[in-house]
Amino acid sequence: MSALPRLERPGYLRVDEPAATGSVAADRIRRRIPNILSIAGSDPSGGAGIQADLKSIAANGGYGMAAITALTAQNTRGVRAVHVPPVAFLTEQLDAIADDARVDAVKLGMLGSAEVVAAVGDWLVGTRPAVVVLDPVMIATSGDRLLDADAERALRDLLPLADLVTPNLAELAVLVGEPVADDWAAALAQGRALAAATGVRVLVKGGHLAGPETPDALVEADDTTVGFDGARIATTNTHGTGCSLSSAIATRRAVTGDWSVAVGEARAWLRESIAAGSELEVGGGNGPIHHFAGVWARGGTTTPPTPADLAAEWWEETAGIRSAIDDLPFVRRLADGSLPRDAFLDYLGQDAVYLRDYARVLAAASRLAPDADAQRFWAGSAAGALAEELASHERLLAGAAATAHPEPDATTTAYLDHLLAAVARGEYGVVVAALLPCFQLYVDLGMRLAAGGFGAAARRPEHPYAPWLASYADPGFAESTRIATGILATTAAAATPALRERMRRAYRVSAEHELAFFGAPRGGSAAEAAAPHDADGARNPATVVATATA
Ligand SMILES: Nc1ncnc2c1ncn2[C@@H]1O[C@H](COP(=O)(O)OP(=O)(O)OP(=O)(O)O)[C@@H](O)[C@H]1O
Ligand SMILES: Cc1ncc(COP(=O)(O)O)c(N)n1
Repeated sequence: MSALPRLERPGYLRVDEPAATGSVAADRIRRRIPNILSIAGSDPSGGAGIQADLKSIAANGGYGMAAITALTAQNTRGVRAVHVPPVAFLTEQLDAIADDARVDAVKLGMLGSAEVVAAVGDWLVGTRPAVVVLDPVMIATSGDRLLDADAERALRDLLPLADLVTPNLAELAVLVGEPVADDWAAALAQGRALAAATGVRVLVKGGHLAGPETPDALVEADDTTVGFDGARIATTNTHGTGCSLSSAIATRRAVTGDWSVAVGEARAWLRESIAAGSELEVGGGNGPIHHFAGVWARGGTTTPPTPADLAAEWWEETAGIRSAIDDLPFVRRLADGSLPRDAFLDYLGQDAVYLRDYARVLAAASRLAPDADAQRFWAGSAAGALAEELASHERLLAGAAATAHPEPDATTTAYLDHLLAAVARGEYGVVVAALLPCFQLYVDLGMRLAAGGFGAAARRPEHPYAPWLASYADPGFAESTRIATGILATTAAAATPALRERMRRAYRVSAEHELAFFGAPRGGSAAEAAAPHDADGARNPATVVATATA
């Protein structure tokens, strides 16, 4: 343990915001998440109704809200009972939502009774949501009726308040007053007739056609038609496909602003979810679709650590190394000004040699950077290392007997080889991780020296190494370190677990090299200034850590 007083973790290492780089995450934050309201019935088995709608809305990038029109007692095999609560309470639900939240799109599902249809119609007229998708639920896949005969008539009156209606073949037939179409051409003709008669666009759905194809078509009131083809997926998991598709379209329409793009995207998602439905083990009838199959496959189901967590965790892992650096005779004597001049100049000469290759590694980070902001930052840091820091070293060394560019000693060589090996492997994240301890440990030490954490001597202007001490407590260097830490943290958070582990190792090993670098024997006073090292003088960083922290 260090006997020296220690500052709290410095503020400049906190990563509360995404780094100032144009990341995918930042783009996502800027885009508005649409609020999608489902007005539909409840399916306690979770595959259809509002349960399906909320999953579908979430899977397609919306925030789901639901006002319940009716309760059903159903499972994958069929509907056992339907209960329609007092309609006044539905209106209470709808008003509660509209009084408080923006509604970007509405999806209408099972409405149950003529009174419910009328109440929903009144509410739509009063609130005028920007997007209304009406799935005219009348009969469940199982063949059970979900709407009484009066309500069918009332539903027809509701059509003009919708922007899109999505009937299946049986519902389309009811709406146009004809027999159910038995081929795609007849279905399309009915869809066109409905669109022309009501002025509402119609999605004609071929899910209930016989045969190997499941075509859908978006028919505008002016007869413009966009067709979507797709081979039938062999599955019995089709419970709730209509509910899920209509809420997905409402969501994608709110996101994209385009109906045919929305239908295309919703269908792509639906097909993936139908195909994965058999992964679920729910009931013995027509099972549900797997609403999150694609999301889970691409994003996983565990919550990865945040950038801020990672930055804090990795920094915390260097606590032992930092404490060992604080305890080094070199650092203590540097702080109190008693470090012999030749030891200081020797250190500075090695640091100058180090900086030249460090600048090459910074330039490599710029070359590998995935975005222009990061590219600029690393290039600027490379130029800064050469122009400012190296130049100041050379000024400090000028006039001294020491040479500005000595040969790198074993400790310096080991550290540089670690950095250059990261460049050779070519992984941006690993290069950045290897670079960071040099920023962070120097700023940390510089700030604590300047704050008097190692005694008052380091703060005095007459301190023999005052210019050097000042350069590491520089606010500009602290700011660069904050940005570099942000880049490290966001890169690590977005990395695969395996790459993140390689980054963590590179970071840790660089921190160990920092300790070895501070602890290396220096100048004529090597014996006094050196860190503890093993009998044969090897300065393997791990050995130094072990002995220095013992
Ligand atoms: N087996 C399948 N393979 C591929 N797509 C399908 C399949 N079954 C249905 N679909 C698609 O699912 C969507 C819903 O179509 P469908 O005609 O079944 O409507 P629906 O009857 O309202 O739905 P539900 O069966 O939930 O009542 C359409 O896009 C349709 O093409
Ligand atoms: C509450 C409710 N709403 C809609 C449907 C229709 O869905 P599907 O035709 O897929 O059974 C349903 N079964 N239950």
